[in-house]
Order: sequence, then C-alpha cells, then structure tokens
Amino acid sequence: MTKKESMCDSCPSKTENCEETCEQKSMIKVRDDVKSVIAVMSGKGGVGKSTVSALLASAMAKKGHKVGILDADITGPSIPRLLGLKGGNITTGKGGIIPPQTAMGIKVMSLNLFFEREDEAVIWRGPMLAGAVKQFWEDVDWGGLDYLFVDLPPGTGDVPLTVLQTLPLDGVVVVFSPQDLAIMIVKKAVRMAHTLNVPIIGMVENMAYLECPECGKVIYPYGKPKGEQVSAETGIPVLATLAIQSSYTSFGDQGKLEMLETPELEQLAGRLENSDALH
Ligand SMILES: Nc1ncnc2c1ncn2[C@@H]1O[C@H](COP(=O)(O)OP(=O)(O)OP(=O)(O)O)[C@@H](O)[C@H]1O
Repeated sequence: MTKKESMCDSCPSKTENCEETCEQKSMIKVRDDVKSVIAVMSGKGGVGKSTVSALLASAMAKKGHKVGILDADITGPSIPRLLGLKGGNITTGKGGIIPPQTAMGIKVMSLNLFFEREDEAVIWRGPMLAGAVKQFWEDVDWGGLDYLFVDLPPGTGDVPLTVLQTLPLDGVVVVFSPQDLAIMIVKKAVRMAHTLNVPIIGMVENMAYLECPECGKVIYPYGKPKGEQVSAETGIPVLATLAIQSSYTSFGDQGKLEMLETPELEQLAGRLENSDALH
C-alpha cells in the first residue's frame, strides 16, 4: 500500500480534492514545535486582513502565549511595517532562519525582512511565491510556538491554495467588510476553505461602522453591518465586529499596532484559546 492510500484510508473527509490535499500535506515538514496554526484570509484586498492578523497575534501574546506570524502575502507584505520591524539583517542559526521579534516578542517571517528597502518589488510567478511560503514554514526556526498566524494574500489564488492545501492548519479566520462586493467575494473564500476541507473558525467583520468622535452618532460608510446575513448564508459565525477607527491606521503606520488595545479581538483570542478544535 502506498503512503497516499494509507493516509486516505484513515482520513475522515473523503471529497473530490482529498487525495491531492493529503498528498500535498504528506510532503511538507511536520513541525512539533508549532502547536496551533491559524490562517487569516479574505476574499478581497484592503478589508483589513493584515491588521486583524497582527492584532489577533498581539492579543494572544498579551495573554502570555508564544506567538508567530508567517506573512504569506509575499508580493504585498505589510506585517513588518505594522509591527515596527525593519528588513535587511536576517540571520541564520543551527535551527534555520531566525525570525525577528517585535517589542512584544512576536516572531515574524516575511519576505520584506530580507530587503533593506521596504518598497522593494517582488515580481515572481506563482510557483516561486508558493515556494517562499513553504520555506517560511520549513526553514524558519520558529522555536516553540503556541500559535502561528498565517497572513494570506487576498483572494483564492496560488498562495492561499498552497497554504490551505499544504500547511497543517487548525482553521481559518475570514475577514470581510460590509460592502456587497466584499461579501460576494468572501463567499468564494469560504467555499475555497470548504472545498479543501479546512475548518473555518469564524469571520471578523471589519470597518463595520464609524462612531463620530464629536457627537457619538454611529454611521455606516459601507452600509449596515452584514454579519448576520453572511452568517445565515454561509453557516459561519461572525466572531468579532470592528469599527472604523483612525487609531488602527495611526498605530500601524507608526509600527506600533501591537500596542493598540482591541477588546473585540482580545475576546476573540480568549475564545480561540479555549477552543477544543485548536488543541
Ligand atoms: N478598522 C479599521 N479602521 C480604520 N482603518 C483600518 C481598519 N482596518 C484596517 N484599516 C486600514 O486599512 C488599510 C488596509 O488594511 P490592511 O493592510 O490590514 O488590509 P488587507 O486586507 O490586509 O490588505 P491587502 O489586500 O493589501 O492584504 C490600512 O491602512 C489599515 O490601517
């Protein structure tokens, strides 16, 4: 019996893509030093996926966990900037590439950390992008993590496919904003995860409303929050709803996003911490 056949025999989810997924997963390095792996994805760009990845990672770190972020958004990496890390001095040790750490101790690996200029353009085709992600998993000395968050590029292209099909994900958090277009596309991301048999932990609705700092009136620049609707249509729970707040951008632009208090994501981190599915 081949390795693939024996893996498929014991796999509970026999679907169309199960064999290919099993084969991909069997080829990636097993890491006992990373306990839970959570991907953060969005169907569409600019909805705040990297912001949510960084804040969720910070919330976990504030709870005392050892946390890392694998920035799989190879062509548009923003995690180093959001967390105040500069590129150009990556070193390698016995256990592999040493991931730089933020002020709070979050370990980060991102292609931008290899460049001195953060505006360096990466003009690579799909297989090279996928190769970089695999290397970030296999060749980085993550050195014992409770949670590794994987910040995906938007959409359902090569890199999200590689991550969902290859890395041993415990689940996915999907970020969306309340525009109809974003919602149409978030459903594609949800379908992709379902097709590849990756559990969806839940969704985060970002930029859902804005509270006027002068009078406190709540307005909805992108239309009323659509969490309930999306949840009813997809069967996936909305775990956090975030307002539009200038502090998200100002803390991020200063590289201090991990210092921002976000009660909604701290609560979500608590739910993840206690979720049986992740341990
Ligand atoms: N809740 C929010 N309130 C205000 N600004 C926000 C909020 N969420 C994100 N932003 C801002 O929106 C911009 C895009 O956010 P971010 O880079 O996290 O999005 P993304 O979905 O990861 O984008 P990409 O498609 O490039 O991967 C950033 O300038 C960020 O500071």
